[in-house]
Amino acid sequence: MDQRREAQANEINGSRSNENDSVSSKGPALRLYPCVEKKAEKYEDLEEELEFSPHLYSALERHLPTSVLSSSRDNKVQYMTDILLRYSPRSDRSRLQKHGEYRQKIISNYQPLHRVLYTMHAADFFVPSFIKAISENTEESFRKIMSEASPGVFTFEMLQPRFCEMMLAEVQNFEKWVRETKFRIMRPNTMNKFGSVLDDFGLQNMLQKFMEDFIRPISRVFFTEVGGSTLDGHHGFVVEYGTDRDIDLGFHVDDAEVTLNVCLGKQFTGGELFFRGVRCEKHVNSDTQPEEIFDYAHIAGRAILHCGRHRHGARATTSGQRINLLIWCRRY
Ligand SMILES: O=C(O)CCC(=O)C(=O)O
Ligand SMILES: [Fe+2]
Repeated sequence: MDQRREAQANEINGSRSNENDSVSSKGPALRLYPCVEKKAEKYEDLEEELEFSPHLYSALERHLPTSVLSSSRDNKVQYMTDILLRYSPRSDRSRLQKHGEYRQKIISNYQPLHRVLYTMHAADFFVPSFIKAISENTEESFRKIMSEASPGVFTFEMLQPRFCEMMLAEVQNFEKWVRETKFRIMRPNTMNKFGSVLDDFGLQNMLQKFMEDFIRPISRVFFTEVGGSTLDGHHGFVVEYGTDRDIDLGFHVDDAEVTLNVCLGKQFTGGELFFRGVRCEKHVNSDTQPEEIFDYAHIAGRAILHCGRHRHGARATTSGQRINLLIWCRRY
């Protein structure tokens, strides 16, 4: 279900680092540059993991900007996949089939650490105040536990500390398996080099229920303009920041109607989110008004919920390690 849309975070101004970069200072992210003659790299050995034919990568390579062309093969793959995904039709069947096979390969080999995470146990996952609000299911009950810190950005206590601990351990266990088996995994989206897609190692059904029963009811009330009541798919992943991981996240919009972001821990400094208002696709680069500026410091267990088109990014995590659970909620 969630694979009909690609995992793309759309960078604004082609910038990864600064919300203040002006449009004129950067070229569009997808611009292709003709390049100096260089023997094309081979990609056949990666066929199993590539989203598209290895020949397509070899053929496209000579159009890469020089800076990308001289970078690692992994980096070139990531860059070209990003471009190809943007131009390929959403219903690209072979890609879907390949992704299904990729997922199946992981699921049939990876041994989960905490099986309890793989089915929804609301009372163990969520704090009581959140469960109460969801069961009452009214705007009033939601407003009681949620703070609308800036228009369209809601924060609230959501996850039990024990759930956060178990999810962190599960992710760590999965990553250990990836290292030991040298399995090449796909990262959560085009802007992250670290992090894992939870749906890819068995958490898809639990997270779909999470979305349907615990995010959609809130979205029905607060995100009507993006079809909050009819959300029907998701992309669930964790992002990982620290000095030896991704450091920050550039200014972007999510490929989602509604985004849930919950910090799982651990100890860290920095990593604040910055929000800069909602824009339609055409005006995504337009200036920010002072009242649209909102910064948010993550707290473990606390959720932040916003429209996917709400422009945002994350500042550098300056020490420690920050791991966040993201559920990009979608309407197909
Ligand atoms: O690092 C964060 O908390 C933000 C992550 C984010 O915006 C995303 O993955 O889309
Ligand atoms: Fe985002």
